[in-house]
Amino acid sequence: MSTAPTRTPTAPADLATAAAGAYADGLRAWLTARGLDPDSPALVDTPARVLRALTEMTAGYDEDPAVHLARTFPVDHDGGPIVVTGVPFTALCEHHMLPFTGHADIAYQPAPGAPVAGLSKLPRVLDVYARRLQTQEQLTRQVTAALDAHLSPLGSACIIRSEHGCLAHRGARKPGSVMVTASYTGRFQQDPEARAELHRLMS
Ligand SMILES: Nc1nc2c(ncn2[C@@H]2O[C@H](COP(=O)(O)OP(=O)(O)OP(=O)(O)O)[C@@H](O)[C@H]2O)c(=O)[nH]1
Ligand SMILES: [Zn+2]
Repeated sequence: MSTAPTRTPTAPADLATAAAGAYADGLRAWLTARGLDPDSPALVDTPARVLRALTEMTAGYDEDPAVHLARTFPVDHDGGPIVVTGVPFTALCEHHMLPFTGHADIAYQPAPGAPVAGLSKLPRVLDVYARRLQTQEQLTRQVTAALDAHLSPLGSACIIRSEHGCLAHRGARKPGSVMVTASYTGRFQQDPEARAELHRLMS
């Protein structure tokens, strides 16, 4: 799978303008149908606020992971796995547009002597994809696909644990349930011992 395409940037200013129009009208209509007064002092700014929040939480569509992973450094290393654990994120599920929140463990194994990415770039790549409408499976896979596409490592891995608002607070209403997804490529996919070593490093 290739990395998901980054869409043509939609300037936040354009969305802010739209917030004064049809999209906000839709939210006002929903508030009215719910029996609320959209012109009350408490709610009059709410439609625009909701749209600003959604725009902010989907800003990853305007970002390209290649930009972050283009910056590499010559580092004296022996070619072992490079791991960052417990990286927090929040995404919106594409089914309900409710947040799912959790942590990712991200790893890649550069070829011996190959340039490496800066530490901060792994969380940045996670956020490029987390700040979109997502499923957890897709988010997990997009992180490893981006590392593979832009760093050409011997293997990459991403393990995500998160709680989904749509499962916790509505519908089945199961707060505390944790979804776990994993994506392995290269040697971490092919070699059980390499994967076991990775899990030891992550624990
Ligand atoms: N596999 C997967 N499912 C997700 C994710 N986020 C939300 N979902 C699920 O998406 C499904 C949507 O199911 P639908 O039956 O179309 O929607 P719904 O009637 O709101 O479903 P309930 O949540 O069961 O009330 C639900 O089962 C959610 O739990 C995700 O990241 N991955
Ligand atoms: Zn959902």
